[in-house]
Amino acid sequence: MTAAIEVEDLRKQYEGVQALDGVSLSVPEGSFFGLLGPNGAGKTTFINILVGLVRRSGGRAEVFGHDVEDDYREARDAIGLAPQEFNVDHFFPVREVLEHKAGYHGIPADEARERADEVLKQVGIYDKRDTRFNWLSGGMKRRFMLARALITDPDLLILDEPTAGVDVQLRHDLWDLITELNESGTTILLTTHYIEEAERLCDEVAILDSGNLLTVATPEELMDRGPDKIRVTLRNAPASAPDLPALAAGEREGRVESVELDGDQLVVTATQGGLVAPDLVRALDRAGLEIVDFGISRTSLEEVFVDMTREGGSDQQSAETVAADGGRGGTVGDDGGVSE
Ligand SMILES: Nc1ncnc2c1ncn2[C@@H]1O[C@H](COP(=O)(O)OP(=O)(O)OP(=O)(O)O)[C@@H](O)[C@H]1O
Repeated sequence: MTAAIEVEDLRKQYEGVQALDGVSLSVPEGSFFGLLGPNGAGKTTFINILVGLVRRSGGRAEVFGHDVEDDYREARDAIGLAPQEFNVDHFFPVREVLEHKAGYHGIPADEARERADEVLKQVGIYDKRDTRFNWLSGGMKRRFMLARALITDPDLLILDEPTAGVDVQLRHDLWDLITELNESGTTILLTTHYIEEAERLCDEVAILDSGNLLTVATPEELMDRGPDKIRVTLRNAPASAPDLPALAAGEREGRVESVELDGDQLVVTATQGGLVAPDLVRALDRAGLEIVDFGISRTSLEEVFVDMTREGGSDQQSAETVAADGGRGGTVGDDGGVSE
């Protein structure tokens, strides 16, 4: 099966900044794929290359088998993009903005009107169809961005921080809508700073840092890499952490990182804590210690993410470099962006 996105050794160099430094990855058709990374990691650059707003410096990038530059039209028509920035024409009613967008992608006028109404209903702002974008509330603007991305009924929906700054209720509405789209076959590429959002929604996530791909894995696999905490409350806890020989195997395998006593609570830090728990219960039983309460808290994806990206410091590339490129010479794309 052709991948929805296939990139190989993808590179982008802005003046003095290596925004993407040889990224290779494949996003399977139909998946819900998260692209995570700290500020400045290269996520938006990656997306902008796919939609033709930024010209790659090297490597290969294909969308459903179409090269994003050589077969720009085919690749671009397959993508619906909801960008981070509100780059919307402020002077027209939002339904007209959608009709223009549909027209740009070759959808005939009568069909465009129908489609515009449909997507406005889908995102829940049909009653605002004659309102200008500027007059929408922040949450409605986010909904509109999604409607605009959906106007062409895309096979690949790219969402660059779709829930930035929206309230909890709307965030949940957007999740439901995006999940439904994915279940009906649309491939989703999501960037988000809400790691918990990626943990909940994505089948797979890629972690980028300073233009480099650190890993691609399922959220489950990533969480397995971080240490879990097993907390056992003991009756008549000893004064110091007990010696538990039955845990020695876990310690030898490097699975158990530490065993500490905190008041009447024994805290065992271990990777894949669920596998260590039976040994721990046996060890406590042998030591004659009675368990009052027992719980395992898994590392969150957020903790693993912070740990993996802590050293990189993606924003090391200076703000001045960006400012220096403020002119962004090039041709204006249909999303109001610029190709370089
Ligand atoms: N037009 C440009 N000219 C020069 N440098 C740029 C330009 N656009 C982005 N950069 C730099 O490239 C790097 C990657 O930026 P990019 O916007 O792709 O990161 P990001 O992961 O999307 O960040 P964020 O999470 O903050 O949106 C950063 O160091 C950024 O300053």
